[in-house]
Amino acid sequence: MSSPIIVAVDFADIKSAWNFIDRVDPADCRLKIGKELFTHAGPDFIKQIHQKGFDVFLDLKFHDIPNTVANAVTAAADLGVWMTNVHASGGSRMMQAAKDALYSYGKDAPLLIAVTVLTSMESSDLQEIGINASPLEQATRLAMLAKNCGLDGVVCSAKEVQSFRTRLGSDFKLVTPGIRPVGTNPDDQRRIMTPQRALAAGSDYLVIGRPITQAADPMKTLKEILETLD
Ligand SMILES: O=c1ccn([C@@H]2O[C@H](COP(=O)(O)O)[C@@H](O)[C@H]2O)c(=O)[nH]1
Repeated sequence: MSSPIIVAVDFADIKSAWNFIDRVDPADCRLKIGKELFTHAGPDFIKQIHQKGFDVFLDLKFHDIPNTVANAVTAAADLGVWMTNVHASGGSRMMQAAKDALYSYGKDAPLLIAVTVLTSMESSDLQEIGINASPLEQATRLAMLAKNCGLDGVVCSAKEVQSFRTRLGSDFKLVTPGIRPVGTNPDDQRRIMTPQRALAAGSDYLVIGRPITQAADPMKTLKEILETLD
C-alpha cells in the first residue's frame, strides 16, 4: 500500500525546505507545496522535487473567474504535478472550466480536487461571511457541486469523511488536512482529527504539516505516524 500521508512543506525559505525534503523518502509520503513555498521558490523548485521522485500536490487553491482558473490549472498540468486544486466556492462554471482545461492531458492530467470549507473554519467563521449553514452542511453542498462538475475529489475535514464516503462513493478522493496526532497543538486548525481516526473514517490522504515539519525530529515523527497507520 502506498503511503496515505501528504506532508505540507510549509517553510519560510528554500534552504529549510530542502533540509527537510533531502531527508525524506518518497516511499513514505507525497509532498504538498502551497502558497508560501511556491511564492518563494517557483516552478523550478517543483521540477527539482519531481527529479527526487516525489509526487507533488500543488496546493494553490485557485479561486478566480473561470478563464483565469482554467489557465492556472493548465499551467499546473504543464508542471506535471500529481494533484492540484481550486476553491469549490468559485462555483460550478469555474470548476467545469478547470476540468475542461485538463481534458487534453488525458491520463497525464493531474488529479483536480476542490476545497470545500477550510479546516481552520468553524460555524462562527462561516456566519461572519454570511453563511448560516454548519461546516458539514456547507462542505456537503460544495462537495456535491464538485462531484457534479466531474472533479476527482475534495479537500475537507476528516470529520466530514464518513458522511461524504456514503454520499459521494468510493472513487471520490477525500483529502483531509487538520490532522493532529494525540497531544499535538491544534494551532489555527479547528476541525481536527487524529491520523488513525481519519484513516479509519475513510480519508484517502492525510495532509500533515507542522506536527511533522516543526517536530524536534521530523523523520522520526513521520515514521512513528506511519507505524500507527499500519
Ligand atoms: O482546508 C484546508 C485546506 C488546506 N490546508 C493546508 O494544509 C496544510 C495543513 O498544515 P498543518 O501545519 O498540518 O496545519 C497547510 O498547508 C494548509 O494550507 C488546510 O490546513 N486546510
